[in-house]
Amino acid sequence: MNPEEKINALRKELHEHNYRYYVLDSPVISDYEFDMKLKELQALEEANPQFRDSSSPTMRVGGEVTKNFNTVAHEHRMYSLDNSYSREELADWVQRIHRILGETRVEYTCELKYDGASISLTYENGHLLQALTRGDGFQGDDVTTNVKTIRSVPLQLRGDFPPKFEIRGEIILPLAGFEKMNELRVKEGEDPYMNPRNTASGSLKLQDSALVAERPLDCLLYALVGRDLGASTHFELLNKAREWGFKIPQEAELCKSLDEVFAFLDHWDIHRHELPYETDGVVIKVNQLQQQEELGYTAKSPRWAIAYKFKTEQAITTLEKITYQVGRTGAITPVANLKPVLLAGTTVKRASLHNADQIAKLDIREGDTVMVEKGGEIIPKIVGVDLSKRPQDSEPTTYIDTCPECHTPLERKEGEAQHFCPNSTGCPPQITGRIHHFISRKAMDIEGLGAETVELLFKEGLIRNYADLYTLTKEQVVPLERMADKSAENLIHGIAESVKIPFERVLFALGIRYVGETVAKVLARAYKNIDALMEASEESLTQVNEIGGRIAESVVSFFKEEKNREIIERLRNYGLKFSLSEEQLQNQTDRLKGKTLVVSGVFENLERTELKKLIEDNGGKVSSSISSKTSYLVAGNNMGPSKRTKAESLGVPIISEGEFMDLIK
Ligand SMILES: NC(=O)c1ccc[n+]([C@@H]2O[C@H](COP(=O)([O-])OP(=O)(O)OC[C@H]3O[C@@H](n4cnc5c(N)ncnc54)[C@H](O)[C@@H]3O)[C@@H](O)[C@H]2O)c1
Ligand SMILES: [Zn+2]
Repeated sequence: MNPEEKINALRKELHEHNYRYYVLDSPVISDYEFDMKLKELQALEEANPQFRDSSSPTMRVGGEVTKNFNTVAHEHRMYSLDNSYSREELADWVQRIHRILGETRVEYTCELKYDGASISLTYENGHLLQALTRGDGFQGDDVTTNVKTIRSVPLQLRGDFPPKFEIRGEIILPLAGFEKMNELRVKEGEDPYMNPRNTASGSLKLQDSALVAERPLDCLLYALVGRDLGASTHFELLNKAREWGFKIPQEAELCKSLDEVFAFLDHWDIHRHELPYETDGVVIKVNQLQQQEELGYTAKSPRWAIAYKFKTEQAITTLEKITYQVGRTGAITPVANLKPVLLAGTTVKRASLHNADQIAKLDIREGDTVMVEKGGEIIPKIVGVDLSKRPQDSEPTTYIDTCPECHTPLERKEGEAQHFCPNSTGCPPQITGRIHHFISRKAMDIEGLGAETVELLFKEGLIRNYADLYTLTKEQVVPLERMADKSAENLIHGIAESVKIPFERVLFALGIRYVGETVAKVLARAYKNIDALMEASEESLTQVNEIGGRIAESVVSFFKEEKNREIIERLRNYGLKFSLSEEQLQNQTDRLKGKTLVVSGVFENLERTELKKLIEDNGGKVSSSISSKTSYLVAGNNMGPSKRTKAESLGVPIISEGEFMDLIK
């Protein structure tokens, strides 16, 4: 490849990783690998300035705005940070600073680098006005309603605060909360979340703020932006913000020299494992605001700050055996069973191998000496093989071609990384996985029935699918291992009670691929009963707000299966709810049928989510962007000026909250 081709290839690759990381919250390479590729691209671009391009990943913040929220322009741009991995790089940075500032005294604030999702909060007269994600740095998603559910974000400030300012920080998920969430997920037969960072960022983008409120998110703040904030250094500003009621971590320290900065790094490289949340490094900032201003910004980062990243911890051990797991949806995950080794404070016995390609790429074999790394993921991964230690008789790994549980030949769909066992109705872990999901807390929430009992009931041949639960009798259950009279009674009672669960949760419980809690709600509201939904075509499904092609296809194919229809019929006969209740229906009309509405700004009487719910309850569709297809723009206070201009130019009627209420009366 010549330099131009190489540059283009790297840009394409990095754009893709950015998309996976920021938009899908599901990266496929480690941060270190990403940073190294970015540095490689940077060096190539510097050596070949003729190929400069302002949309290169080196020139812009990696995020994007999503389509699910109102897009709002940042009053002050949100930047990224330059990265460094060594003390030499830090010393170079200090030299560059002095080249601009001259031989003057420079002090630094050192803070931990919190690993979560960037947020910018605007306060006016002490009230939280708006919370925006970083987005692409110029504009972000308005996630105010979601952020308001985080208890450490003050809604009303104390003391002597400026009339208007922005404060920036990171929404994070503390480790204890993250582990609790995952325990629950695993218990309910779901795959655990990958790491706290992606989960925090994903939580922030949920459409339903009631779900956000259930997540133990926290918000740590680290920067004030605005005019006349009443201090001349960054460190003083942090202290002030603390007095106004913000959660500013106490670890921040003022350092008078580079040596003091190094001491801070030494300390936290060891003690970071004792923190209640994850940190992947330290951020070093020039303390004097005057000096910050003089230093200014590059295309994507401030010159006055730099991140120092801790090395991810690695350990070397032997891969004893590769085994394969089958998930609820039939997805196969290869697992490396390791000789136990100590890594970042915990003993590691297993590592994820992701999929067949990953194994082939690293040519990983049983008996190999491998390097494992813990980079935020709960399950560590194998990042390299020491070929010099490979045993003489080593054999290349042949990926399984039949299911380890039911021996059905595996399938792999075009463009998918994972192999699947297609035997969804006969493969034991898929069957029990679906039952686990069915009984889980957010689905049918069946009291007295746990994962172990499900396994037992299945093993004893008492249940083959979730409908069988409703035919169980106490007499059948009592003889089971560790089942007392009382617990058998509770179990049967719990199952009988579950018929009261509302339609949208029954729909979620069915375990249709891609139909999570939120999607189930949307579908229930749109189709009102299962019969209408069963008859829906892919085309009609994609007309529903928030339902994309992938979901539509999955819903249609689920209901096409004769076996699934039979099970639904049975469940219906047992009395489960397959339509919205009278009360739910009463609140629903067709007054906005066929209409698409865009909601923007802050409203007097309704929260934005309530307004959206009213639109949907009345048969309308909520969209986030204005087009010629928009029927109305419902405008509140502080609506973005670009939305108004666009609506006016397209002739879209702009209505107030009151006028909207008249529409649905
Ligand atoms: N693995 C992948 O595929 C992939 C893809 C894209 C990006 N990434 C990773 O994401 C990172 C780049 O993301 P980025 O642009 O958000 O930069 P960054 O995370 O390296 O640094 C900038 C961010 O740090 C945060 N931050 C945390 N604590 C801070 C503090 N005390 N002061 C100031 N800021 C603080 C802020 O949110 C800020 O936006 C890199 O580490 C990169 O490896 C990985
Ligand atoms: Zn199988």
